[in-house]
Amino acid sequence: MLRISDLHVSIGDKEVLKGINLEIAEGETFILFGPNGSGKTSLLMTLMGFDGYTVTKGRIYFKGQDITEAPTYERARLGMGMSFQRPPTIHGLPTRTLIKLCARGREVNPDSLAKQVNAEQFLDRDINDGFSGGEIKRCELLQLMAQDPDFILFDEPESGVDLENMVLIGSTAAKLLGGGIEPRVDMSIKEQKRRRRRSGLIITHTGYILDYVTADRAQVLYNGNLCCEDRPRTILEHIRKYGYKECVRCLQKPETTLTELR
Ligand SMILES: Nc1ncnc2c1ncn2[C@@H]1O[C@H](COP(=O)(O)OP(=O)(O)OP(=O)(O)O)[C@@H](O)[C@H]1O
Repeated sequence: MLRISDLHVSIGDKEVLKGINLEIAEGETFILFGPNGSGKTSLLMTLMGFDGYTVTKGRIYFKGQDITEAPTYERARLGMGMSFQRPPTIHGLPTRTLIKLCARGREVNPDSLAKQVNAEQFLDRDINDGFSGGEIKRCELLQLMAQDPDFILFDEPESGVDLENMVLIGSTAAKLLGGGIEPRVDMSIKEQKRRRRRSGLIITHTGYILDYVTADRAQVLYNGNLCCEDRPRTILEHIRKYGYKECVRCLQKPETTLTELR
């Protein structure tokens, strides 16, 4: 679904991504960990084609198509969608209008979609205007539900969210990634993966989202480089125990998993 080859990205004079190689297959959910300022958000913003993120080398392919130079609306049209860490407030744009725009001509019922994420009260307010942290995240999910993308980028879906809202946000994210099918506990991981038709890339610091989505693989982004590939929970436990300092060792042996390093 997504293939990134030797991607180098700069913001102004600063190189923030230094040769990223990554493939995410159809139906696969990939988790991205990394310390503050390591380039995680920059990677997602570059994948969506936002201004200010200059690709100086490398290519991005989506569904087999080279999208490195494609504008953001073209990437969205091809099926990419993103939930932002800190989405902007847009005065004069009611949420209901944006939901219809996200649907790109498909018939959607904003009221019934909003009901699913307990966001009916925001439909007639300007987008994110005075919304709390949890309300912003619910509104982001609402836009994704209307857009119905094949590949979803989540930038810290749990940031600013209380535990009660986390259940709603986590299960909605899982449902979105599952193409509308909520994963059941009695389903094997293999069966859940087979049923999923959408792919995802999720940035998380806390790992709370792993209680809800079935994630397949994870890596750490450290100082603009990807390293430490392993199972998401293995990496999370390792970070909790040792912090990110051992990522430097992984970077020196990029093909090695954390399990093998220990
Ligand atoms: N507009 C900008 N101008 C200058 N530097 C920037 C800009 N945006 C990001 N950076 C820098 O790029 C680096 C990577 O930032 P990025 O937001 O991608 O990190 P991150 O891994 O997502 O961090 P966090 O976990 O704190 O969200 C940081 O050093 C940041 O200060």
